[in-house]
Amino acid sequence: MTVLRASAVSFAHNGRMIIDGIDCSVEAGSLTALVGPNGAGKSTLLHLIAAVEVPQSGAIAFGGTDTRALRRRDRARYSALVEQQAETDLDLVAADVVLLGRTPHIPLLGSPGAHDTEIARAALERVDAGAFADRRFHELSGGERQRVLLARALAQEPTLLLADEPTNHLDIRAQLHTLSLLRALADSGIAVLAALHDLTLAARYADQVIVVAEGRVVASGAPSETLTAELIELVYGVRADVVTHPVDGTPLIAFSPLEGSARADSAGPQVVTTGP
Ligand SMILES: Nc1ncnc2c1ncn2[C@@H]1O[C@H](COP(=O)(O)OP(=O)(O)OP(=O)(O)O)[C@@H](O)[C@H]1O
Repeated sequence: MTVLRASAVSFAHNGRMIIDGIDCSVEAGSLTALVGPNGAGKSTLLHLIAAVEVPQSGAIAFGGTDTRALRRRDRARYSALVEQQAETDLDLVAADVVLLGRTPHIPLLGSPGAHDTEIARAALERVDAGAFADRRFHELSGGERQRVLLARALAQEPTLLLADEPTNHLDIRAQLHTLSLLRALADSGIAVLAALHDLTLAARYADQVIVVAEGRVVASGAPSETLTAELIELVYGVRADVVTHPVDGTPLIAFSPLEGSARADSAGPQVVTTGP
């Protein structure tokens, strides 16, 4: 089932085209990686889908219904966005930040019940952040806040989860944990669209990759079809060797140093000596 369909979506800011006629779709039960260089338009596309920004033309549909026909509350029940920049002005403990994710499910003027508290607690556990439940959100590290915000999105129980660089700030173990979690959410039926910079991790975890450059989709499809050396050079201006992962067959990408960089010019690895 198609959970999200964007058709000919365009968005300009101060007369400059940022999203230029994008068509894309995301299926239930799949993890889609949105990749592309800095400034390509990934965050803006996620903002348009989440209705943080409004496209000047084109249409965005959730489950076949144009989002303009949905009430704000219904949109919030359907999709959740985990932003790239973690807000720091929330003067709440982590557990209460996660509970905010229940807002679209609580009747207007109502307050969260035991069921909501239990969902929020389970969401914190799911991102491996149960230990921070009682800590003030603004006192957490960037990576800890990132996980709490993912838990808030999970507490929303969305059909479509949008995540803008969800592995930003995370150490490698936490990155793998987050991507495994996104994979598990997709396997449980949720449609996940995540902007990611690490192409090898995108290839390893995603079913589909959408490559964006200068506000347009330049390729989309399975990782092995999209993340080719030719496309990486075209889009990023970087040479890469793409080999097949020996275990799961996904593309494994080794980048060549940029020409003219100290590393590219050197005859081999530099020897670093420490101590006496
Ligand atoms: N509020 C804004 N005002 C002006 N320009 C903006 C605004 N938001 C985004 N842009 C511009 O739109 C373009 C796309 O930005 P966007 O943040 O969507 O890219 P991105 O692919 O997410 O980049 P990154 O990988 O660096 O996060 C950039 O050139 C950016 O400067």
